[in-house]
Amino acid sequence: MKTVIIKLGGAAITNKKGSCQLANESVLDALIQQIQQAHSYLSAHGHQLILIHGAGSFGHPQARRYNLKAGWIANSGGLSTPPLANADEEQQANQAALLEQKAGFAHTRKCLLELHLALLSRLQQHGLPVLGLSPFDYLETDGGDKSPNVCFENLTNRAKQYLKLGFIPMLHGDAVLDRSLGCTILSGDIIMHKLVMLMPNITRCVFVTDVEGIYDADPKIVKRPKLIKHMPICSEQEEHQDTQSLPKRGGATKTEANRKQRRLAPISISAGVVDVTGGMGGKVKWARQIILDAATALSRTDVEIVICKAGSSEATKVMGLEPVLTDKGLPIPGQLMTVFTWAK
Ligand SMILES: Nc1ncnc2c1ncn2[C@@H]1O[C@H](COP(=O)(O)OP(=O)(O)OP(=O)(O)O)[C@@H](O)[C@H]1O
Ligand SMILES: C=C(C)CCOP(=O)(O)O
Repeated sequence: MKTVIIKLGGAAITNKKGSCQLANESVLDALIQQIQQAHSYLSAHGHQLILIHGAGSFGHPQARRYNLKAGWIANSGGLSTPPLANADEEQQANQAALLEQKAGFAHTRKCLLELHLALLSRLQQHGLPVLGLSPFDYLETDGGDKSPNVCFENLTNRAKQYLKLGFIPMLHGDAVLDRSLGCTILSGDIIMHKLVMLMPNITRCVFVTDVEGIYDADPKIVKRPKLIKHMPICSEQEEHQDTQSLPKRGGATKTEANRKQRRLAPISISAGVVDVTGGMGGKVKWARQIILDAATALSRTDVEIVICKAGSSEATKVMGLEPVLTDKGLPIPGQLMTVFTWAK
Protein backbone atom coordinates (compact mmCIF):
# COMPACT_ATOMS: atom_id res chain seq x y z
CA MET A 1 0.00 0.00 0.00
CA LYS A 2 1.32 3.41 -0.98
CA THR A 3 0.31 6.86 0.18
CA VAL A 4 0.27 9.89 -2.09
CA ILE A 5 0.28 13.44 -0.72
CA ILE A 6 -1.10 16.18 -2.92
CA LYS A 7 -0.40 19.77 -1.92
CA LEU A 8 -2.83 22.21 -3.47
CA GLY A 9 -0.73 25.35 -3.83
CA GLY A 10 -2.15 28.73 -2.94
CA ALA A 11 -1.46 29.92 -6.50
CA ALA A 12 -3.71 27.12 -7.83
CA ILE A 13 -6.62 27.48 -5.42
CA THR A 14 -6.72 31.22 -4.71
CA ASN A 15 -6.23 34.50 -6.50
CA LYS A 16 -2.95 35.57 -4.94
CA LYS A 17 -3.33 39.13 -6.18
CA GLY A 18 -6.40 39.66 -4.02
CA SER A 19 -7.21 39.17 -0.36
CA CYS A 20 -9.31 36.13 0.61
CA GLN A 21 -10.21 35.43 -3.03
CA LEU A 22 -10.64 31.94 -4.42
CA ALA A 23 -9.30 30.98 -7.86
CA ASN A 24 -11.78 30.89 -10.75
CA GLU A 25 -14.49 28.29 -10.25
CA SER A 26 -13.48 26.56 -13.51
CA VAL A 27 -9.88 26.17 -12.29
CA LEU A 28 -11.04 24.84 -8.92
CA ASP A 29 -13.50 22.48 -10.55
CA ALA A 30 -10.86 21.03 -12.90
CA LEU A 31 -8.51 20.48 -9.96
CA ILE A 32 -11.17 18.83 -7.83
CA GLN A 33 -12.10 16.50 -10.67
CA GLN A 34 -8.44 15.50 -10.93
CA ILE A 35 -8.38 14.74 -7.22
CA GLN A 36 -11.58 12.71 -7.54
CA GLN A 37 -10.08 10.72 -10.41
CA ALA A 38 -6.86 10.14 -8.49
CA HIS A 39 -8.77 9.04 -5.40
CA SER A 40 -10.87 6.52 -7.37
CA TYR A 41 -7.73 5.03 -8.90
CA LEU A 42 -5.75 4.99 -5.66
CA SER A 43 -8.49 3.48 -3.52
CA ALA A 44 -9.28 0.84 -6.18
CA HIS A 45 -5.64 -0.24 -5.94
CA GLY A 46 -5.44 -0.18 -2.14
CA HIS A 47 -3.47 3.08 -1.96
CA GLN A 48 -4.18 6.14 0.17
CA LEU A 49 -4.43 9.87 -0.35
CA ILE A 50 -3.61 12.82 1.91
CA LEU A 51 -4.36 16.41 0.91
CA ILE A 52 -2.61 19.53 2.14
CA HIS A 53 -3.49 22.99 0.98
CA GLY A 54 -1.53 26.22 1.00
CA ALA A 55 -2.87 29.54 2.23
CA GLY A 56 -2.57 31.78 -0.83
CA SER A 57 -4.49 35.01 -0.41
CA PHE A 58 -6.26 33.61 2.70
CA GLY A 59 -3.09 33.62 4.80
CA HIS A 60 0.05 35.17 3.34
CA PRO A 61 -1.02 38.84 3.17
CA GLN A 62 -2.51 38.57 6.68
CA ALA A 63 0.55 36.79 8.16
CA ARG A 64 2.78 39.44 6.64
CA ARG A 65 0.65 42.32 7.85
CA TYR A 66 0.64 41.10 11.47
CA ASN A 67 4.23 39.83 11.38
CA LEU A 68 3.22 36.37 12.59
CA LYS A 69 6.14 34.23 11.40
CA ALA A 70 8.75 35.56 13.82
CA GLY A 71 6.50 35.18 16.91
CA TRP A 72 4.84 37.54 19.37
CA ILE A 73 6.37 40.96 19.13
CA ALA A 74 6.79 41.13 22.93
CA ASN A 75 9.43 38.38 22.54
CA SER A 76 11.56 40.72 20.47
CA GLY A 77 10.86 43.81 22.57
CA GLY A 78 8.28 45.40 20.28
CA LEU A 79 7.77 45.73 16.56
CA SER A 80 8.71 48.91 14.75
CA THR A 81 7.77 51.38 17.48
CA PRO A 82 10.75 53.58 18.47
CA PRO A 83 11.65 53.56 22.21
CA LEU A 84 9.60 56.12 24.13
CA ALA A 85 11.07 58.33 26.83
CA ASN A 86 8.51 57.24 29.37
CA ALA A 87 8.73 53.55 30.37
CA ASP A 88 4.98 53.36 31.11
CA GLU A 89 4.13 54.75 27.70
CA GLU A 90 6.49 52.26 26.11
CA GLN A 91 4.88 49.37 27.95
CA GLN A 92 1.41 50.55 26.97
CA ALA A 93 2.45 50.90 23.33
CA ASN A 94 3.92 47.38 23.39
CA GLN A 95 0.76 45.97 24.91
CA ALA A 96 -1.39 47.69 22.30
CA ALA A 97 0.84 46.35 19.50
CA LEU A 98 0.68 42.85 20.97
CA LEU A 99 -3.10 43.01 21.24
CA GLU A 100 -3.30 44.07 17.61
CA GLN A 101 -1.02 41.20 16.64
CA LYS A 102 -3.15 38.69 18.55
CA ALA A 103 -6.27 40.00 16.84
CA GLY A 104 -4.33 39.58 13.56
CA PHE A 105 -3.43 36.00 14.49
CA ALA A 106 -7.09 35.19 15.20
CA HIS A 107 -8.16 36.91 11.98
CA THR A 108 -5.58 34.98 9.93
CA ARG A 109 -6.83 31.68 11.32
CA LYS A 110 -10.40 32.69 10.47
CA CYS A 111 -9.38 33.45 6.88
CA LEU A 112 -7.55 30.11 6.62
CA LEU A 113 -10.58 28.26 7.94
CA GLU A 114 -12.78 30.00 5.34
CA LEU A 115 -10.51 28.68 2.59
CA HIS A 116 -10.41 25.27 4.26
CA LEU A 117 -14.22 25.12 4.44
CA ALA A 118 -14.59 26.32 0.84
CA LEU A 119 -12.35 23.48 -0.32
CA LEU A 120 -13.97 20.91 1.99
CA SER A 121 -17.42 21.69 0.69
CA ARG A 122 -16.33 21.50 -2.97
CA LEU A 123 -14.51 18.21 -2.41
CA GLN A 124 -17.44 16.75 -0.45
CA GLN A 125 -19.87 17.82 -3.19
CA HIS A 126 -17.89 15.46 -5.43
CA GLY A 127 -18.51 12.63 -2.97
CA LEU A 128 -15.01 12.60 -1.52
CA PRO A 129 -14.78 11.59 2.18
CA VAL A 130 -12.47 14.43 3.14
CA LEU A 131 -12.01 15.33 6.82
CA GLY A 132 -10.34 18.62 7.73
CA LEU A 133 -7.32 18.48 10.02
CA SER A 134 -5.99 21.83 11.22
CA PRO A 135 -2.40 21.74 12.53
CA PHE A 136 -3.26 24.50 15.06
CA ASP A 137 -5.51 22.04 16.92
CA TYR A 138 -2.95 19.22 17.10
CA LEU A 139 0.50 20.69 17.59
CA GLU A 140 2.75 23.38 18.93
CA THR A 141 5.90 23.92 16.93
CA ASP A 142 9.22 24.62 18.66
CA GLY A 143 11.46 27.04 16.82
CA GLY A 144 9.37 27.60 13.68
CA ASP A 145 10.86 25.96 10.58
CA LYS A 146 13.44 24.17 12.73
CA SER A 147 10.86 22.33 14.85
CA PRO A 148 11.73 18.71 15.57
CA ASN A 149 9.67 15.87 14.10
CA VAL A 150 8.31 14.94 17.51
CA CYS A 151 6.11 18.09 17.53
CA PHE A 152 4.21 16.58 14.60
CA GLU A 153 3.49 13.14 16.05
CA ASN A 154 -0.06 13.88 17.30
CA LEU A 155 -1.02 15.44 13.99
CA THR A 156 0.45 12.51 12.04
CA ASN A 157 -1.28 9.95 14.26
CA ARG A 158 -4.60 11.67 13.69
CA ALA A 159 -4.02 11.64 9.91
CA LYS A 160 -3.12 7.93 10.10
CA GLN A 161 -6.32 7.25 12.04
CA TYR A 162 -8.43 9.00 9.36
CA LEU A 163 -6.69 7.02 6.62
CA LYS A 164 -7.29 3.75 8.46
CA LEU A 165 -11.00 4.59 8.66
CA GLY A 166 -11.13 5.28 4.91
CA PHE A 167 -11.16 9.09 5.02
CA ILE A 168 -8.97 11.54 3.14
CA PRO A 169 -7.30 13.83 5.69
CA MET A 170 -6.92 17.41 4.49
CA LEU A 171 -4.31 19.46 6.35
CA HIS A 172 -3.17 22.98 5.60
CA GLY A 173 -0.50 25.60 6.16
CA ASP A 174 -1.51 27.32 9.40
CA ALA A 175 -0.85 30.00 11.97
CA VAL A 176 0.20 27.98 15.04
CA LEU A 177 1.45 28.35 18.59
CA ASP A 178 5.19 27.87 19.05
CA ARG A 179 6.96 26.94 22.30
CA SER A 180 9.88 29.29 21.79
CA LEU A 181 8.47 32.04 19.57
CA GLY A 182 4.94 32.17 20.97
CA CYS A 183 3.41 31.85 17.52
CA THR A 184 4.59 31.24 13.98
CA ILE A 185 3.49 30.42 10.44
CA LEU A 186 3.73 26.76 9.53
CA SER A 187 3.94 26.07 5.80
CA GLY A 188 2.17 23.10 4.22
CA ASP A 189 5.58 22.31 2.68
CA ILE A 190 7.00 21.61 6.15
CA ILE A 191 3.95 19.51 7.04
CA MET A 192 4.70 17.48 3.91
CA HIS A 193 8.29 16.96 5.13
CA LYS A 194 7.17 15.86 8.59
CA LEU A 195 4.54 13.44 7.25
CA VAL A 196 7.17 11.75 5.06
CA MET A 197 9.48 11.46 8.07
CA LEU A 198 6.77 10.00 10.31
CA MET A 199 4.80 7.77 7.91
CA PRO A 200 6.58 4.85 6.27
CA ASN A 201 4.63 4.42 3.04
CA ILE A 202 4.51 7.87 1.44
CA THR A 203 6.08 7.35 -1.96
CA ARG A 204 4.93 10.36 -3.92
CA CYS A 205 4.40 14.01 -2.99
CA VAL A 206 2.76 16.22 -5.59
CA PHE A 207 2.80 20.01 -5.48
CA VAL A 208 0.19 21.46 -7.81
CA THR A 209 0.62 25.12 -8.56
CA ASP A 210 0.00 27.60 -11.39
CA VAL A 211 3.16 26.86 -13.42
CA GLU A 212 4.46 23.61 -14.96
CA GLY A 213 7.39 23.23 -12.58
CA ILE A 214 10.69 24.87 -11.70
CA TYR A 215 12.22 26.89 -14.48
CA ASP A 216 15.68 28.42 -14.57
CA ALA A 217 13.86 31.77 -14.13
CA ASP A 218 10.32 32.84 -13.24
CA PRO A 219 8.16 32.01 -16.30
CA LYS A 220 5.90 34.94 -15.47
CA ILE A 221 8.80 37.35 -15.84
CA VAL A 222 11.28 35.82 -18.28
CA LYS A 223 10.42 34.83 -21.85
CA ARG A 224 11.07 31.19 -22.82
CA PRO A 225 12.68 30.02 -19.58
CA LYS A 226 14.00 26.46 -19.43
CA LEU A 227 11.96 23.92 -17.47
CA ILE A 228 14.10 21.87 -15.11
CA LYS A 229 12.56 18.46 -15.60
CA HIS A 230 14.59 16.41 -13.15
CA MET A 231 16.46 17.34 -10.01
CA PRO A 232 18.40 14.33 -8.72
CA ILE A 233 19.35 15.08 -5.13
CA CYS A 234 22.55 13.78 -3.56
CA SER A 235 24.01 14.21 -0.09
CA GLU A 236 24.67 17.78 1.08
CA GLN A 237 28.33 16.90 1.50
CA GLU A 238 28.64 15.84 -2.15
CA GLU A 239 26.89 18.99 -3.32
CA HIS A 240 29.16 21.11 -1.13
CA GLN A 241 32.24 19.43 -2.59
CA ASP A 242 30.92 20.11 -6.07
CA THR A 243 30.42 23.79 -5.37
CA GLN A 244 33.86 24.09 -3.77
CA SER A 245 35.61 22.55 -6.74
CA LEU A 246 33.87 24.50 -9.48
CA PRO A 247 36.51 26.37 -11.53
CA LYS A 248 36.77 30.08 -10.79
CA ARG A 249 36.79 30.97 -14.49
CA GLY A 250 36.69 28.81 -17.61
CA GLY A 251 37.77 25.14 -17.85
CA ALA A 252 35.58 22.20 -16.85
CA THR A 253 36.65 20.03 -13.92
CA LYS A 254 35.61 16.43 -13.40
CA THR A 255 33.24 17.46 -10.61
CA GLU A 256 31.71 20.11 -12.80
CA ALA A 257 30.96 17.41 -15.34
CA ASN A 258 29.37 15.30 -12.57
CA ARG A 259 27.34 18.24 -11.50
CA LYS A 260 26.15 18.79 -15.05
CA GLN A 261 25.26 15.13 -15.32
CA ARG A 262 23.02 15.48 -12.29
CA ARG A 263 21.53 18.53 -13.95
CA LEU A 264 21.89 20.84 -10.94
CA ALA A 265 21.14 23.89 -13.05
CA PRO A 266 21.32 27.37 -11.55
CA ILE A 267 17.82 28.57 -10.76
CA SER A 268 16.63 32.11 -10.36
CA ILE A 269 13.52 32.35 -8.23
CA SER A 270 11.64 35.61 -8.02
CA ALA A 271 10.22 36.63 -4.66
CA GLY A 272 6.60 36.55 -5.83
CA VAL A 273 3.74 38.57 -4.41
CA VAL A 274 3.35 38.10 -0.68
CA ASP A 275 4.50 34.64 0.40
CA VAL A 276 5.78 34.60 3.98
CA THR A 277 6.91 30.98 3.66
CA GLY A 278 9.32 31.45 0.78
CA GLY A 279 7.21 30.90 -2.35
CA MET A 280 8.75 28.67 -5.00
CA GLY A 281 12.14 28.96 -3.28
CA GLY A 282 10.62 27.42 -0.15
CA LYS A 283 9.15 24.59 -2.19
CA VAL A 284 12.53 23.77 -3.77
CA LYS A 285 14.17 23.87 -0.34
CA TRP A 286 11.64 21.53 1.27
CA ALA A 287 11.45 19.19 -1.72
CA ARG A 288 15.24 18.71 -1.54
CA GLN A 289 15.08 18.29 2.23
CA ILE A 290 12.41 15.60 1.98
CA ILE A 291 14.43 13.58 -0.55
CA LEU A 292 17.64 14.06 1.43
CA ASP A 293 16.20 13.21 4.87
CA ALA A 294 14.18 10.25 3.58
CA ALA A 295 17.35 8.80 2.02
CA THR A 296 19.80 9.58 4.81
CA ALA A 297 17.67 9.22 7.96
CA LEU A 298 15.21 6.53 6.79
CA SER A 299 17.25 4.79 4.04
CA ARG A 300 14.33 5.45 1.71
CA THR A 301 15.36 6.33 -1.81
CA ASP A 302 11.97 5.61 -3.39
CA VAL A 303 10.31 8.94 -2.54
CA GLU A 304 9.43 11.05 -5.58
CA ILE A 305 8.41 14.68 -5.43
CA VAL A 306 6.75 16.33 -8.38
CA ILE A 307 5.85 19.96 -9.04
CA CYS A 308 3.23 20.33 -11.78
CA LYS A 309 0.47 22.58 -12.96
CA ALA A 310 -3.10 22.30 -11.66
CA GLY A 311 -5.49 21.08 -14.35
CA SER A 312 -2.72 19.75 -16.63
CA SER A 313 -2.70 16.22 -18.01
CA GLU A 314 0.61 15.75 -16.20
CA ALA A 315 -1.10 16.48 -12.86
CA THR A 316 -3.72 13.78 -13.52
CA LYS A 317 -1.04 11.20 -14.28
CA VAL A 318 1.20 12.14 -11.38
CA MET A 319 -1.65 12.08 -8.84
CA GLY A 320 -2.58 8.60 -10.10
CA LEU A 321 0.93 7.19 -9.47
CA GLU A 322 1.88 6.88 -13.15
CA PRO A 323 5.67 6.78 -13.67
CA VAL A 324 7.29 10.19 -13.82
CA LEU A 325 10.64 9.06 -15.24
CA THR A 326 11.58 6.50 -17.89
CA ASP A 327 13.06 3.11 -16.91
CA LYS A 328 16.46 4.72 -17.34
CA GLY A 329 15.57 7.43 -14.82
CA LEU A 330 15.24 10.16 -17.43
CA PRO A 331 12.41 12.68 -17.88
CA ILE A 332 9.58 11.36 -20.06
CA PRO A 333 9.71 13.25 -23.39
CA GLY A 334 6.99 15.87 -23.73
CA GLN A 335 6.02 15.80 -20.04
CA LEU A 336 6.03 19.22 -18.40
CA MET A 337 6.84 18.89 -14.72
CA THR A 338 9.77 18.94 -12.30
CA VAL A 339 10.67 15.67 -10.60
CA PHE A 340 12.92 15.41 -7.54
CA THR A 341 14.41 12.00 -6.78
CA TRP A 342 17.39 10.63 -4.93
CA ALA A 343 20.39 10.63 -7.29
CA LYS A 344 21.15 7.01 -8.17
N1 LIG B 1 12.23 29.83 -11.19
C1 LIG B 1 10.91 29.73 -11.09
N2 LIG B 1 10.27 28.67 -11.66
C2 LIG B 1 8.93 28.53 -11.55
N3 LIG B 1 8.12 29.41 -10.90
C3 LIG B 1 8.70 30.48 -10.32
C4 LIG B 1 10.11 30.68 -10.38
N4 LIG B 1 10.39 31.84 -9.71
C5 LIG B 1 9.24 32.31 -9.27
N5 LIG B 1 8.22 31.52 -9.61
C6 LIG B 1 6.81 31.79 -9.27
O1 LIG B 1 6.43 30.86 -8.27
C7 LIG B 1 5.01 30.78 -8.31
C8 LIG B 1 4.57 29.51 -7.66
O2 LIG B 1 5.06 29.48 -6.34
P1 LIG B 1 4.09 29.79 -5.15
O3 LIG B 1 4.80 29.67 -3.87
O4 LIG B 1 3.35 31.06 -5.43
O5 LIG B 1 3.14 28.53 -5.31
P2 LIG B 1 1.83 28.16 -4.56
O6 LIG B 1 1.07 27.31 -5.48
O7 LIG B 1 1.17 29.38 -4.04
O8 LIG B 1 2.30 27.30 -3.36
P3 LIG B 1 2.11 27.50 -1.77
O9 LIG B 1 0.70 27.52 -1.47
O10 LIG B 1 2.79 26.29 -1.27
O11 LIG B 1 2.83 28.76 -1.41
C9 LIG B 1 4.65 30.86 -9.78
O12 LIG B 1 3.44 31.54 -9.93
C10 LIG B 1 5.84 31.55 -10.42
O13 LIG B 1 5.49 32.80 -10.99
C1 LIG C 1 0.42 31.83 5.57
C2 LIG C 1 -0.04 30.82 6.24
C3 LIG C 1 -0.93 31.12 7.34
C4 LIG C 1 0.26 29.40 5.97
C5 LIG C 1 1.28 29.19 4.85
O1 LIG C 1 1.20 27.92 4.29
P1 LIG C 1 1.75 27.65 2.82
O2 LIG C 1 0.96 28.44 1.85
O3 LIG C 1 1.58 26.17 2.66
O4 LIG C 1 3.22 28.01 2.80
